[in-house]
Amino acid sequence: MIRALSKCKVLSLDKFKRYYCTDNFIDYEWSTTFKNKSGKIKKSVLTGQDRSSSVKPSNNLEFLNKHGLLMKGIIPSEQVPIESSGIIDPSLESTIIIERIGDDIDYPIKKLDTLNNLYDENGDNVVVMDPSFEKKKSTRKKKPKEPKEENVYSETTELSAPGDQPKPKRKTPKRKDTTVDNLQVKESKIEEVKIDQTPPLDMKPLKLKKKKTVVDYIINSDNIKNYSNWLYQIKEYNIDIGSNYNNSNSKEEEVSISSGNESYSKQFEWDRVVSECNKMVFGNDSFRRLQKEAINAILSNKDTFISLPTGGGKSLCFQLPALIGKDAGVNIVISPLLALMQDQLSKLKSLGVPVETLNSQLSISERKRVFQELNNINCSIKLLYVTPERFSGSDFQEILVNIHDRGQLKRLIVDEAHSISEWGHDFRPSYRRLSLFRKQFPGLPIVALTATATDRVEKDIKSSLQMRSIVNIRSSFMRSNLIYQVRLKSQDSQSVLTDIYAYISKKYPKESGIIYCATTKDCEIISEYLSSRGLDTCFYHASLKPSQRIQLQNDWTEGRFKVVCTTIAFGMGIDKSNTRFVIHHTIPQSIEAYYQQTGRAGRDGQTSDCILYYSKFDLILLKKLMANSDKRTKLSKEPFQDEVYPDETDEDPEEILKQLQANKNDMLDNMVSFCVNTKECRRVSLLKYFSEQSKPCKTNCDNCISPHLPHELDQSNTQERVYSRFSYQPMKKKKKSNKNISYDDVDD
Ligand SMILES: Nc1ncnc2c1ncn2[C@@H]1O[C@H](COP(=O)(O)OP(=O)(O)OP(=O)(O)O)[C@@H](O)[C@H]1O
Repeated sequence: MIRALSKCKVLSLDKFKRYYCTDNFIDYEWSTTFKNKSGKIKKSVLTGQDRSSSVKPSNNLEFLNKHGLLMKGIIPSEQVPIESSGIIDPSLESTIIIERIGDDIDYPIKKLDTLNNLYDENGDNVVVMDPSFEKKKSTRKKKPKEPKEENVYSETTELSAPGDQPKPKRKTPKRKDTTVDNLQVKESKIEEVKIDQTPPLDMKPLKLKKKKTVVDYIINSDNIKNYSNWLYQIKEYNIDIGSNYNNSNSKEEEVSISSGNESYSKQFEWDRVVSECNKMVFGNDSFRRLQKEAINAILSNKDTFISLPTGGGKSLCFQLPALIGKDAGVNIVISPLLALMQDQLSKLKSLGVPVETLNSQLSISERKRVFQELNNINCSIKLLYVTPERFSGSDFQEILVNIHDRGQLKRLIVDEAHSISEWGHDFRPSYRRLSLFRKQFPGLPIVALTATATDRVEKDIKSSLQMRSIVNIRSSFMRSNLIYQVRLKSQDSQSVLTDIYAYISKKYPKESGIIYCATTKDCEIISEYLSSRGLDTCFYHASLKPSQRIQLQNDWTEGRFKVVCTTIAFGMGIDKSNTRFVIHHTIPQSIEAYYQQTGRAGRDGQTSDCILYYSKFDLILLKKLMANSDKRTKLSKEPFQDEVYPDETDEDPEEILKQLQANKNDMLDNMVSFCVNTKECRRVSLLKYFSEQSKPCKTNCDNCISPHLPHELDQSNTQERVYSRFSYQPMKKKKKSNKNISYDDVDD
C-alpha cells in the first residue's frame, strides 16, 4: 500500500540525493517522485534496511523529521543515485513528492532531539507541504468532545497551518487515534506542487498545479514558531505550576530584584518549557534583562510589580506566563487604550495565541462569541484584554465570578499601571476600581507593570491594588542610546518648522520619526509643511476616525510614511524598533510623558535623537489643555477609551479634581525645570526624577556636549518667570501662540 505522507521540496535536487535520516530501527521505505519542468515524472524507491545512526543529523529531511512531518528511514547507503532518479536537474523548476511505502508506521515515530537547526547544511531553508491538512481540519470539526483542541485549532487554522500539525502520542508504537488515521487515509493521493528555486518564506496558500482538492500551506521556520506547535511539544512536560496565590511564606516584606538577587533567577521546574515557549511562540532567542525573573515571579503566583524601561519588554513578562501550565486559565489584562490593546491582540493572534478582548470596537456577533467562549467550561482564552471601564462594569464582574467558580481565573495584569495613581501622568479614575479584583478574588495574584513610576506612584499603585508580599522587578530606566536635547523655541513658528525640516532632511531623510504636537491643528500644519518640502509625512490625532488611525499607524509602522506628526494620542505601546527621532514641538505635560514619548525612539538599541523645543509661551497653551482634560475628568467621561463608565467613586469629585490639578501643576513644574536646567546632564536629571542615580552621559545630551548659556533656556531676564515652581498664575496673553486654539482643537 502506498500512502502519501508528506511532500517536500528542497532547494536543489542534487542536494536531495545526499539527504539521509538517522534512525536505526525504523523499517520502511521511501519513494521519491521527481518531476521536472517539462512534466516528466521519474520515480525512485528508497529501501530502508541496514539503518545506521552514525550519521550527523543536519539536513532538510531531518528538519522535517524533527517537526514530526516526515518519517525517517533514509541513510546514506540509500541515497538516490543520480542515475536512478534520471533527469534530475537542480536548476530546473521541479517537484519532489515523498511517499511512505509500507504499513505499521506510527506517526511521527520519534523526534530527533539532537537536531536543532532549521536549515540544511548549506544554510538553505526547506519548505514542507502537508497534504493531510485539509483532511485533519474537517475531521476535527466533528470532534465535539475535544473542544479545547478545537479552539486552539480554529484560532490558528487560517493564520498558520503549522499549528495544525498532528498531535500524536510519541511513545506508543501503534496508536489508532484519529490523527494517525487521517494521515493513513491519504492513500495515493499525491498533490503536485509547483516549486520555485527560491523558497518562499511567507506563509501563504500555494497554488496547486493540477488538483485543487487540498489547501496547502507552506510551513517554514518562521511560522513553525507558534503557539499550537509549541503546545504540541510541551504535552510531555505537563507542568503543574499550581493555581494558588502564593503569599503564604513571605511575611509582609517585599522581595526586590534589580541585580544580584537570586530568588527568582535560580532554576525553576518550568525553565525549559519557558525557554521553549519564548523561542517557539514569541520567536526570541533569549530573555532581556529581568524578564526571566519577572516570569518566574509570576509563575510562582506572587503579586509582582514590574518596572522596566520603555522598550524593556514588559509585555512578554506577562504574556508568556499566561501560556504556561497545564491548567493555565484566563489572565485578565487591563490596558488603557483601545489602540494599544488592538496592537497587542493582533501580534498575539498572529502567533496563534488564544487571546481576546471585550471592547466597544467589537461587533455584536464578535462580542457574543467572546462571551460564549468565556462561559465555556473548556474556555481556551489565555489572555483577555479589557479597559478599566469595562472591568468595573457589572456584566463583566459577573463573567469573572463565573470563570473563577470554574477554577479558570488565573490573575489580574495591570498594564501601564501608573494610570492608577493620581500622581501618575495618565491618571484614570476607573483604574481605581481595579481594587475590586482583590476584594472579589483574594486568592488570585496581581501583576502591575509600568515604565514611568516615581516612588510615590509605585506606592500608590501597590496600595490601590492592595498588593501583598510583592516581588518587585525593577531595572534602571536609563535609555543609553537616546541623545537628549532641548532647543529654545523661537516665537516665530515658521522658523521652528524650518529648523525641524533642516534637521530631518539633513540627518534622517529616509528614517522614521515622530513629532509630538500640542494640538490637532499643529499636527496638520507641521505635517503639511514637511510634506510640501518632500518628506513622507502624515498627521495623526484623536479626531480622526478609528479606522483612519489604524491605517495611519500601519502605514507608519510599515514605512509608507516616515514622519508622523501627532498628539499624545500616539504614544503608549507604539513599538516601531527603528524610530530614529522623537521631536517635541511643544513641551510635554510631565517628565513621565516625556520619558514615555521619547521612549518610542531607538527601541532597536541604535542611537536615536530626542529633541524638545521649549518656549515658556507654550505653557499658556498647556494650561488650557490641562484645564480641558480636567473638565473631561470631572465629567467622568474618558472619550478616548471604552464606552462603559464606572460608577461614581466614593471620593468627593471636587476634591479629586483639586488634587489632580495640583498634581498636574507639580508635574509641569518639574518638566519646565528639566528644560531650563542648562547645567545638569539630561540623563542624570531624568533618572533623578525616578529616584535613580547615574553618571553624566558626557556625550549624549546638549548639556554635556555644549552647555547652553544660562539665559538661553531660562529666559530669566523676562518679567514672566514661569518656571521654577511654576504654578498656574495668570500669564500675559501672547495671542500669536494661541489664537487658533479652541478646546475642540485639542487632543488628550
Ligand atoms: N526577549 C526578547 N528578545 C527579543 N525581543 C524582545 C524580547 N522581549 C521583548 N522584545 C521585543 O521588544 C519590543 C518592546 O517590547 P514591549 O513592547 O513589551 O516593551 P515595553 O516594555 O512594553 O515598552 P513600552 O513601555 O515602551 O511600551 C517588542 O518589539 C518585543 O517584541
